[in-house]
Amino acid sequence: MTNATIANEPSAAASAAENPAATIPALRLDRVSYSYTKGGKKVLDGRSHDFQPGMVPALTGPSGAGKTTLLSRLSGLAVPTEGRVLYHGNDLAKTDRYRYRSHDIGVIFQSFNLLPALTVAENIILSMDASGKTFDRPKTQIAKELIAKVRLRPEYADERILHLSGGEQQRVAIARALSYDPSIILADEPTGNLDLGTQNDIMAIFRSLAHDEGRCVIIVTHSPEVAAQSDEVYELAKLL
Ligand SMILES: Nc1ncnc2c1ncn2[C@@H]1O[C@H](COP(=O)(O)OP(=O)(O)OP(=O)(O)O)[C@@H](O)[C@H]1O
Repeated sequence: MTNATIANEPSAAASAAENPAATIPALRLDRVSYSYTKGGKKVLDGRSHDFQPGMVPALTGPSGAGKTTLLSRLSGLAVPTEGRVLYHGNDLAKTDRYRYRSHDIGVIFQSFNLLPALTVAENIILSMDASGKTFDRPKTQIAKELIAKVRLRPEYADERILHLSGGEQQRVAIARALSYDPSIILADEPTGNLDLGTQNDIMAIFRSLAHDEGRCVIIVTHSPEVAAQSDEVYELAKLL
């Protein structure tokens, strides 16, 4: 089975020529295979790929191709049955994956996974607390800055999640994922439940996080429109 990788034109800011750090992949797949049961059918078969900082790669492919399976290996939730996932050159199987997950990557889901009875600021601050990281500014101040970064008005800080629209909740989910300043964002169908205009707004935020701040923002998507707005399409074909 072939790996079909189609690179769109990356932005000038993201190009390796202008950004020397782009030569060191944020995440590298090194011949990654995965089977859910010992000796069972492989869902991933010998995948190798580099995900660069400053880029928005889209992970695409038909249902059952293994996109979510690959995302959980990239997130350090589980390790490959063969091969390695390297974070800035370090094998995740040999590193403290709890620390990696609580400091270095932020995860965003289609269903947002926010706590509905809490306010926007409380959801963001809870995530900062859970990370165990120390911060150089008051957490309430950082939460305000993140709310502005995802293009919500300041008064949203004290609004309960259950009063927000889907698009607003996804902005909060992005702010929460950014709360401990990870260098990698993993998003599983982040625009799946949103209308086209909101989808474009969310993609603009992702591009800014990558192109202006140097993060690697990996998006799983079924949407050709979303894939077209990414910097690179990494396509998984379903294994027979
Ligand atoms: N926990 C599990 N145990 C056994 N098989 C699993 C498990 N999770 C997924 N699979 C199988 O692995 C294959 C890939 O599933 P995965 O969810 O990664 O695909 P996907 O590309 O994300 O699909 P979709 O686009 O429908 O979400 C499927 O055949 C699925 O049935």
